[in-house]
Formats: sequence, structure tokens, C-alpha cells
Amino acid sequence: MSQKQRCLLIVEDDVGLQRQLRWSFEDYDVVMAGDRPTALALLRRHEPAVVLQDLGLPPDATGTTEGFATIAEILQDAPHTKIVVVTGNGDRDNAVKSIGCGAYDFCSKPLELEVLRLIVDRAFRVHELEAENRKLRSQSSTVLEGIIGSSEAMLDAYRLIEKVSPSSATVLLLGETGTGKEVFARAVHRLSTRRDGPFVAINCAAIPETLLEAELFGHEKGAYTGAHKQTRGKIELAVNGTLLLDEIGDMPFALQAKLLRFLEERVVERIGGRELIPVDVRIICATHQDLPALISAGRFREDLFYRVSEVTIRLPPLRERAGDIAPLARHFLEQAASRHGRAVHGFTAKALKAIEASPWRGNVRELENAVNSAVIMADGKQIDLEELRLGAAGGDILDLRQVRNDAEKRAIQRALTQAGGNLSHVAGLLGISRPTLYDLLDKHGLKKPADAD
Ligand SMILES: Nc1ncnc2c1ncn2[C@@H]1O[C@H](COP(=O)(O)OP(=O)(O)OP(=O)(O)O)[C@@H](O)[C@H]1O
Repeated sequence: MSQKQRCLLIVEDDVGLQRQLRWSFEDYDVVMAGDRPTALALLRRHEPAVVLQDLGLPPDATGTTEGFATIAEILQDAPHTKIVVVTGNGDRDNAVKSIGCGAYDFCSKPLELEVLRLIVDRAFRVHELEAENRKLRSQSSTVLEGIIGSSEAMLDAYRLIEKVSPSSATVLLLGETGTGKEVFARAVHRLSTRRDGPFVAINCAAIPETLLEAELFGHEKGAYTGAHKQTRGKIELAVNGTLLLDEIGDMPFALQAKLLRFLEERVVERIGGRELIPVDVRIICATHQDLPALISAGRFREDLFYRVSEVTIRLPPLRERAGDIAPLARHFLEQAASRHGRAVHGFTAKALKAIEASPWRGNVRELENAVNSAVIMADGKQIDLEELRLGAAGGDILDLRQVRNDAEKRAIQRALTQAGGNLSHVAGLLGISRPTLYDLLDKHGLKKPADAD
């Protein structure tokens, strides 16, 4: 963590509490303010990653107006700051309102310093991950623009595509429907030396078997009934660029042999043609299917599998990168609001909670569609739970055990993301012991973080 990232601004007017907090966070670089003007001056000078702020500040020390005004000004000046709000005893309404205003988390008085410590540590970790994500994006200029996600899984995927893109290796993108395989395929193209060439995509599942060969390899005039003129196939159209073979698992078995030949010899022969045309094309394949299972079932050629999977990138389903759900939802909200010219600025706390808890079986695409329609339907400035129609979008699951199981797994994944892999913190966040956490990680087949403390 850099020096700037270790800075914690505490905004608290009670001198006794100031002393206690300074002592509790002595391993951070603490700067202390007792009111809004001082807080803003220190914010500009030190650019703290995290602000721990009391809601009752002078001149309204018994109310909350000054506290909310401070949150608003901090976020206006430094929108990436994580604000942890300290609220009065049992004051849930103001806690929820703070989150709605953009605060990161809250803690109620009387302060349990251990809990507060966990929340603040986690805020620093999230801030650090987001900063790393922003850095990766700016390094790759506009290439990763529009790709949202700072979960470990996404950062791994960014690192991998940055490494493989400049080579000409064939990339296999695996992931459920809507996880962003095409988005990543385009990013690989933009990061490669072929970026000025064409990016061509073909969905092998969407084209009837009889037409797929001609679509891919092209045909000569008169090659078959209806072939009125010579037509180049998608492979030729992608020359000097990149060809995405989407849903490669659905490619007809007979055609797989021809594709393999092309991959080995890098020449195409149009249907009805006699000429072998050399082509320079980078191939990316994508599928939601389990290719080894298709191989066992005799539906996919093993030799083709090895040929297309020189580098494999797995995009995890959205339910396994819970920390990405809220940023994605906000991103789609901003996009949809500007596209439809609607003054919708955010989600109510209830709506956001439901979004994070939803299973999103259609992954990012389903989330995008749900937010898009909610923006159109929204009556107020914030999207409320009813406008999201999550039941309809997510498909109700009535099997209680599955619901519990899914919720348990999602909570653990969220805690893993938030605690940055520190297992003591993960256990603390979940309110369980470390041995129980180990059992649960095994039960759900979750990887233990490499940097386990
Ligand atoms: N990380 C992301 N950030 C922003 N938008 C994303 C991200 N991932 C996916 N999307 C959006 O979600 C939608 C689905 O993505 P995409 O088409 O790439 O998924 P896919 O895995 O190729 O789906 P399918 O298997 O159904 O073809 C697109 O509108 C895409 O822009």
C-alpha cells in the first residue's frame, strides 16, 4: 500500500473519542478534523483513501445536516474516497441514508473498536483494488474502457489478456452466457498489433449447419444452387485482424476437421474453389460448454481442442465475483440514464442490496437488461426495488436448500473480495471461526487465497 493509500482522515468533534480512535488506528497515518472546513482542507492536502466520519458535527452536533453535507462535499471533491460513517445508537435510518448518499459503510455508537477496525481495513483494501483496476485501465489506455470489475478474478483476467494479446496465440475464452467473453475477445484484439485490422465475429450456434461452412470459408460462383456470385468467408474477411469463433462447442463435427486443417496450414479453400488462399488471421474461440465433456461424448475433436486452447481464460459467473455487481449496476445505470435522457442517479439501499443478492444466472447481460428497463421504468431519481422486477429477471428458485447454499457461497465470495484474501478478516466479516471458514471454502470448492495470513 502506498503512503497516500495508508492515510486515514478521522472527522470527529469529541476530543475523547478522537484520542481513542487515534490510538486504535496508530498503524495508519491518521489526520484528524473536528469540523467540515478542516476535514475538507485535510482531504485536499492528504488525499486520504478512507474517511471515518461522525454524522453529528458542529454546528449541528446533535443533528445530522452537517454530517451529510460533509459526506456530499468529500465525495464531490474526491469521489473514490471510502467514507465509513459513525451513526448514533440504533440510528438505522441515517445509516441507510448515508449509504444512499455514497458512503461506503457505517458503524453505530457505542463503537466496537474491533468491528470498526475490520470495516476500515476492508475499506482500504477495496480502495486499493479499485485503484489498481483504474491503473490497469489507464495503462491499457482505452482498451479496457467500459470493462467493469475489480474482483481478483477480473484482475487475473486483465493481466492474462495483457500478456497474451501481443502474441498471435489462439485464445480460448470460457464462461457462462453473458459473462463478457465477446467483450474480452475485443479487448484482446485492441491490445494486439492487429488493432487496426478488422475484428470479425461469427456465432457457430446461430448459423444452420448447412450454411456455416460457406459463412466461414466462402464460396465460388456456382458452387451450389443459389451461389450467384463469389463470396469471401468470415476467415478471409478477418485477414490481418482477429476472428472470434463464438460458441465453438456447437461447431458441427464434420466441419471441425476443416477448421483444424485451416488452423494448421493457415490457408482457406472456398467451397467450389480450387485455389488455396493464404490468410493471416488471429483466432479467438469462446464457449459456455464443457469441451472435455464434449470430447468424451464424441462431439468435439480432441486435436482441435488442443489447437484452440493455446491460452485459456476463464471468466467466472457474476455470482462468483459479488464485489463487481454493484459497480457494474452503477455503470449500466449511468449508461442507460444518458442513453434514455433520464435523470436517474442511483439505487435505493434496498434495491442495491437485492441486486447484490440476486443470482444473475444470465450474468452481466441479465444485470444490464434489468438495470436498463429499471431506468426506463423509474419514477424518481433513485431506482427502487419494485422497479427492478428481480423476481422476473432472476427466476425464482423455490428449493430452500439451494437458496441457502447459494446465499452462503455468495456471502463468502463477497467477504473474500472485500477482505482481500485475508482469512482472519474474512472469518471476522462472516462472524465465523477460521476452521469453519476452511470447511466452508472446501464445501463450496472455493480457492483459499494464496496470501493466506
Ligand atoms: N466486465 C464487463 N463490464 C462491462 N460490461 C460488460 C462486462 N462483461 C460483459 N458486459 C456486457 O454484458 C453483455 C454480455 O457480454 P458478452 O456478449 O461479452 O457476453 P458473452 O459471454 O460473450 O455472452 P454469450 O456467451 O451469450 O455470447 C454485453 O452487453 C457486454 O457489453
